Amino acid sequence: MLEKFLILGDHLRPYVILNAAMTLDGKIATKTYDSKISGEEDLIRVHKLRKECDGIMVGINTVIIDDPRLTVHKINSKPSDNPVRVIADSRARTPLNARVLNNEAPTVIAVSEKAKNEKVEKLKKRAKVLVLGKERVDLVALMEKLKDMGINKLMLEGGSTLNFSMLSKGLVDEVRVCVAPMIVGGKDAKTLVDGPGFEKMDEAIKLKLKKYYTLGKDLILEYKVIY
Ligand SMILES: NC(=O)c1ccc[n+]([C@@H]2O[C@H](COP(=O)([O-])OP(=O)(O)OC[C@H]3O[C@@H](n4cnc5c(N)ncnc54)[C@H](O)[C@@H]3O)[C@@H](O)[C@H]2O)c1
Ligand SMILES: Nc1nc(=O)c(N)c(NC[C@H](O)[C@H](O)[C@H](O)COP(=O)(O)O)[nH]1
Repeated sequence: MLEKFLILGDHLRPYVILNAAMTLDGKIATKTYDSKISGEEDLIRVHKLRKECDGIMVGINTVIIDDPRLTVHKINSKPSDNPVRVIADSRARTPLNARVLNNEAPTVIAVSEKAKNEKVEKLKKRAKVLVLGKERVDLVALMEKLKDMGINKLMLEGGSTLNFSMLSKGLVDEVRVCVAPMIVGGKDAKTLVDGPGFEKMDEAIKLKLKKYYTLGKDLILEYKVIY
């Protein structure tokens, strides 16, 4: 942790890396929410990245649909390698039996003022709950809190809605995508970035390609975000 702190210096928020796996047509899940996209080699890359990060964040829909552990479990690791798990969960919908609430790693659940107090109290027994924002989680405030907690490098693992919010608020520094050689189509399938989107190409988030390589059948693309 100290080493990462020294490298990343004194930002007001963590350094954020958005990582995802998508099909060639940009889908991160099918219309029925199937999302087995990465090949085994890519999953190893993902777990190495998880190990390098102090925190890992997902949106509540990803928790409800995939029930991920968000720990380092595909490579050799010890409990202290697990990043702090962070869930953006405006209405405190995290199921009490969700795997992100197990005791393998600490968990932060960010809720908004819309969250029911009764559920918040239950979640507090299993996680650190932060109330930030009126309707939705205030992501800028959340980033500041995470930084204060010593999270200097944060991996953003989706889904599409949270990816858009984080990108459009200028909170993402890098985008790393695994492009799998598959096409699934479907206007209702989840894409890498959904949300309301921008109206004009001028408004698009601009990226600079830094690295590309293949891992098994997959193509890995690594970009820096230019703000
Ligand atoms: N292939 C991949 O790499 C990958 C990675 C992660 C998720 N997924 C897939 O993505 C799908 C879920 O994506 P999604 O877009 O439905 O949901 P999501 O996981 O992005 O969660 C969105 C929810 O987060 C909550 N939230 C709280 N504050 C927010 C804010 N400020 N901005 C945005 N959201 C906020 C809201 O309740 C919102 O509905 C699943 O099917 C999952 O399998 C795929
Ligand atoms: N890189 C990547 N490739 C995929 O093919 C895929 N489906 C995900 N999805 C991310 C999501 O957060 C998943 O739910 C967890 O990657 C799986 O759960 P674990 O945390 O490992 O238990 N991510």
